[in-house]
Amino acid sequence: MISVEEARARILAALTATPSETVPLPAGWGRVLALPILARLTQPPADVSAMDGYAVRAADVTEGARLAVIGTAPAGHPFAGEVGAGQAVRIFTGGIVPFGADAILLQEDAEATASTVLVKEAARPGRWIRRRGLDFAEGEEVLSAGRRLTARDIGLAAAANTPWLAVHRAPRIGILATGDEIALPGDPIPRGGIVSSNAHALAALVRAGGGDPLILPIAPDDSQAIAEAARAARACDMLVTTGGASVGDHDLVQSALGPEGFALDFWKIAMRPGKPLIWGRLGATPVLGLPGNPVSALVCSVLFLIPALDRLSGLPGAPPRTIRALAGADLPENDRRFDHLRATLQPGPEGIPLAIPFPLQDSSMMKTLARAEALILRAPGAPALQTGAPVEVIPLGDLGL
Ligand SMILES: Nc1nc2c(c(=O)[nH]1)N[C@H]1C(S)=C(S)[C@@H](COP(=O)(O)OP(=O)(O)OC[C@H]3O[C@@H](n4cnc5c(N)ncnc54)[C@H](O)[C@@H]3O)O[C@H]1N2
Ligand code: MOO
Repeated sequence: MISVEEARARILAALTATPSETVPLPAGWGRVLALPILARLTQPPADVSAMDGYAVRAADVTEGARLAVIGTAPAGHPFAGEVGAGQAVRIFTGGIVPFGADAILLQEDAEATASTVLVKEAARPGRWIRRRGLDFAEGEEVLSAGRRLTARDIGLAAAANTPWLAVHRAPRIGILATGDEIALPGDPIPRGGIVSSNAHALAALVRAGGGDPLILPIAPDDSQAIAEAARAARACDMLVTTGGASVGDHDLVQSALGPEGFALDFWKIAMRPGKPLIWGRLGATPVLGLPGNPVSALVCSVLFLIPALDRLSGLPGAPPRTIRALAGADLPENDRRFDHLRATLQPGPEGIPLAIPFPLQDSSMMKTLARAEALILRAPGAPALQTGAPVEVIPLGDLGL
């Protein structure tokens, strides 16, 4: 058995980013930039007003002064002339500050007549003027390659006049559930069978991680069928299987893929739940063989599949973020497998959350997985802890799961 850290390192080391493709701006959300975005213009393009009011010479704007209004400068319609001594130009937010003016008099600080304006409050030079290039300058790198694009980044790219983005293709992930006993939701369930929850949970998780899931038909516990289904996934950036990872006579993933050219890197991690995880390669396609128990499959996905998706998407791939919490119950000494306890979070003392583990941690229990808000981390050999002791937890809400 290898450690969680080593397993993640080996998975990440075997993966490279998908090639880049060019997409229109709205399709770039959540993708990772393959090329930096350089501003194609300066923003703002000139000195502009930040307020509705009057473009003035600050020296003229003393309380009680009256200025002649000689024109208007709405946004998009610059005033062609120059503001001279004792003069003002009616201006609106975003309007270009006319030549000669060095401040904006707020309209709330002025009283207008048909052709003049009375100053009610003095102005300072530069007041309410957004300088040319305040936001960014032409040629400046506004977004770096390797960044996962947020809605705000899309806005910035648009402002920089970039209609297209070079982003890494969303990794295509084949999902293969195996087992004689499982049926897709809504299909007839064989005697003694169960519904396959893993494929759909994994597809949703792949989406949350920026990937493009492809749910393959369920393969029965039959080497031929598993091999055939896996062949269909060769065009994917990664194949994820669930079930058949353990040591039982019907746990066939490794033996079925062997004749197809499967090269195993490692099998079995010192962790709970999820010990019998398989990692290897089928030709060029990396294969992550998750255990069949639904909680094991999902916990392994948090620890390994999400970082793998990050790596395929163009990011380095990192362990899930952890936060400090306080044990919400006494915790026994841990054995040599890294444990991940499903827990709820409650507000605790001094803003530190209380992580309350579910009393039953069986790896088949979906309800507690769905209700869990965090996984309490228990390192191999961790000593017993009393309620209130500090613990590290992975908050699940962060991951969009
Ligand atoms: N003698 C041993 N038995 C087991 C060991 C072991 O070390 N020695 N490990 C246990 C652990 S830990 C795990 S985890 C499981 C993993 O088993 P497999 O990956 O081979 O999974 P299966 O046996 O196919 O199924 C396990 C369990 O999960 C259910 N399942 C399977 N697929 C799905 C699905 N798509 N959706 C929902 N549930 C699914 C399946 O019905 C089984 O109940 O092995 C232990 N055994
Ligand atoms: O590794 Mo298993 O996931 O404990 O049930």
